[in-house]
Amino acid sequence: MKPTEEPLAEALEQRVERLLADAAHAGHPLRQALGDLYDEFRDALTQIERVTRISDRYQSISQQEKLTLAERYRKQIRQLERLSRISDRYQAMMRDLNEALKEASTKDALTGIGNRRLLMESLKAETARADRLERPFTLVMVDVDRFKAVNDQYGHDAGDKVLIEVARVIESGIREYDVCGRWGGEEFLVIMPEIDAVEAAAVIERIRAAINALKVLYGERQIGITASFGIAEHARGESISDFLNRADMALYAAKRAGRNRLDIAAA
Ligand SMILES: Nc1nc2c(ncn2[C@@H]2O[C@H](COP(=O)(O)OP(=O)(O)OP(=O)(O)O)[C@@H](O)[C@H]2O)c(=O)[nH]1
Repeated sequence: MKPTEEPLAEALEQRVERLLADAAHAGHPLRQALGDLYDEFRDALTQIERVTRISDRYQSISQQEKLTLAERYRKQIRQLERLSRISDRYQAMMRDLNEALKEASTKDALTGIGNRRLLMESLKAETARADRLERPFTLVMVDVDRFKAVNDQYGHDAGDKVLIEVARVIESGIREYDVCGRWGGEEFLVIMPEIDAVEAAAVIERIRAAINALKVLYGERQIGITASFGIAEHARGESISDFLNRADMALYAAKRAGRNRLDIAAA
């Protein structure tokens, strides 16, 4: 209803109400008809109002829902983007951390080659593999000769430098699938899958010669060193400790025989 019509409609409504309330018109046939019409009009209006209220509410709710959904959608997208950025950063951090942990747990801090843990893991895997596939597998124990004298003569730092250089020479002398690591102190281990003791001895002899030729620079000094090697070929079903013992016995034999040499353990 337009605003200008409102007073007219109200006036008509009041007139009708007055006529219906006037006792003078009681029993008049038109009064009954006007009353019925007026009731009909009120009912219709009530119905219209109810429908309008429902549709208004529906419209406002659906509009709000649309708005809220759009907003919520954009919000979710923004949140997901943030989450995925955080997750990417977190994953990269975890990767770096895992890498660093793995490095720290398997690498020797001084020389950067494998540590005892890596060697033990590799020994376990390779002995099991050699047994299963009946393949040759050779282990070499390396010990720097008279290393105590290096420390005593040049100092502990010089000794460390010698160990780093020896590790580098061993590592660059072995094959791609061999594993070398620091077993402890001035002792190293080389794990050589797929070759027998005689083939391994050829590789080790080159490494022995390279260490023998090495001059480790320490300040103005040049430190010459040698190393001894004990070689053992894995016997079927042999335990790791027996295998290590045989390599150690061969190393001991090389030391006793005068150092700067290699010895192959009896089968
Ligand atoms: N600089 C340095 N010295 C170490 C390290 N670990 C062990 N050593 C030293 O290595 C020396 C080992 O000496 P020994 O076991 O007596 O043997 P060696 O003097 O090498 O003599 P042979 O093995 O009989 O030829 C000791 O003096 C240890 O202190 C290390 O990480 N750095």
